[in-house]
Amino acid sequence: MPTLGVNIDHIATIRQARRTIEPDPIVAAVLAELGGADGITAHLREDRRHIQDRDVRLLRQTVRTHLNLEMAATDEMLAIALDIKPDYVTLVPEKREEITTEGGLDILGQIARIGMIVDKLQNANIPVSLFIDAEPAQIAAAVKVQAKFIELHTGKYAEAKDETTRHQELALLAKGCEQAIAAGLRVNAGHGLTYWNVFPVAALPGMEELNIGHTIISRAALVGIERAVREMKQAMGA
Ligand SMILES: CC(=O)[C@@H](O)[C@H](O)COP(=O)(O)O
Ligand SMILES: NCC(=O)COP(=O)(O)O
Repeated sequence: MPTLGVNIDHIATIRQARRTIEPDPIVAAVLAELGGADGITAHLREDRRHIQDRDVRLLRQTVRTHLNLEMAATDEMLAIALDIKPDYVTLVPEKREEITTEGGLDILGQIARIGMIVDKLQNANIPVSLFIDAEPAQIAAAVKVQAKFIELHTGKYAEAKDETTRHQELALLAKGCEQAIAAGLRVNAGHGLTYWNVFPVAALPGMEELNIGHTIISRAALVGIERAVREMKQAMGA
């Protein structure tokens, strides 16, 4: 069974809705670890819509498992990662106007830049994972730039509208996983995974870590609401 990296971005999304101090993703990370998270994932987006620089700095000091920093392949992010030294970095594509990450990284389309960033991070002992679609050419490009890991983008699988498409997408993930492992890469996966669709991906041979966020934070909000209301009644003196 793969390990679970809990992505805490959307705790920060709730905080940023009011630009206040709660809920704090640092506290969420501690609680996630108490719940059994094997790692903590945070995506420092260029537009800082959820996770902030302060969060990443504090997570580096407080995370007891491992910290996976997701970031765009930019000079600004490279400098931050070299300074903070997460346990590993996942390079992801970013578009300012997107609601969430829409596809995998096009390594082939920017091989010199990705290669340079992988080299600089790995020379500083920070292993790099590349968030890509399960496409043979992108997997080969990940090998070429000597990344240690790939993270297979499970968005298309998660969003499949019918069982046939879901099976096709799962088969592509399985093939990609096999190709990558045969080429010496370590394989993670994530994006859009839920309590209902995670099992077949977790069962793929050789899968090392699943990075999961939105569905866990969504569930946490719902399973916590009764207690939160009870505590407010107590605070009111009821
Ligand atoms: C790359 C990735 O899949 C995660 O970063 C996830 O998308 C959470 O961040 P967003 O919801 O901001 O895309
Ligand atoms: N890289 C995927 C990730 O960190 C979590 O994605 P999601 O579960 O929030 O869609």
